[in-house]
Amino acid sequence: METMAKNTLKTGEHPNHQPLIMFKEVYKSFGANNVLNGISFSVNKGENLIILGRSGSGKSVAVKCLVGLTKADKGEITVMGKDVTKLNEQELNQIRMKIGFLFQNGALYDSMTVRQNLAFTLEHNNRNLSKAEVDTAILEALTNVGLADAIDKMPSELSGGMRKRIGLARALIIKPEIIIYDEPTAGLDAITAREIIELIRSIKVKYNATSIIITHDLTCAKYTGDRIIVLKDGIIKAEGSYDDIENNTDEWIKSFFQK
Ligand SMILES: Nc1ncnc2c1ncn2[C@@H]1O[C@H](COP(=O)(O)OP(=O)(O)OP(=O)(O)O)[C@@H](O)[C@H]1O
Repeated sequence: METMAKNTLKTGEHPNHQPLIMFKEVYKSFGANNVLNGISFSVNKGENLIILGRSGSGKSVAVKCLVGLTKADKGEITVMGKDVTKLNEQELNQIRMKIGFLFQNGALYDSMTVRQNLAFTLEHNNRNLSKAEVDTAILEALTNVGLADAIDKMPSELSGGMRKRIGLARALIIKPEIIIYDEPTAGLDAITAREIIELIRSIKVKYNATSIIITHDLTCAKYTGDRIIVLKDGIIKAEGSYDDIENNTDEWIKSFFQK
């Protein structure tokens, strides 16, 4: 990892300041469980934002609010210029079609080959593509994750790292404007995790997408993030570059780095 350069762009230094995603004072509770207590943050176009936090800190709930799978109780969430808290299901689907998700386990359909998994995603993205265009898109996405030769394999034939890559190819095939990575390195050995980190970095350059990366893996945060927000008890406990967070003097944040 020593040879891998850190991403060092801070918000103010980013070449494009236009926020693509904006949370303004967002609250969400489940009964007495106040999960989000007024969080505000934005993600600029082309930026990789890390949401760092311990288990149960509300990272997934924040992302679910972003895509309208969970309704925020209060606050504003703007995605690509639209306040998603005010959209109906059809309008939300328009937004979701521009978002690629990498789920923790890859979330592939086990009864379909890799090719069929990717084709299925394209078909459900409402694109009127010819068979040749679908084939080209599948090959391009697989090539970009380094797995073009796995095209006719079944998910059961793939290792955990390969499943992640295919999951990523499936997220990329729709040419997403936003990519959401849910714990991209969880459950992987150090070498495979490093390969996924490299991939996230190369995708940032190739696709110029805006990404949110949910993680509690500090190495992943360090090498894939332009900026980090740290969630604790439903509030943003800290925000800044990896170095800013690492040098934060708050005891709780320090303990995060000492574990
Ligand atoms: N649909 C739901 N109904 C009730 N409680 C929920 C629901 N979804 C999430 N929660 C609660 O919200 C809190 C935050 O959950 P969330 O999944 O966002 O955590 P997380 O930070 O993503 O954790 P992890 O790293 O373990 O995935 C938890 O206490 C969880 O039990």
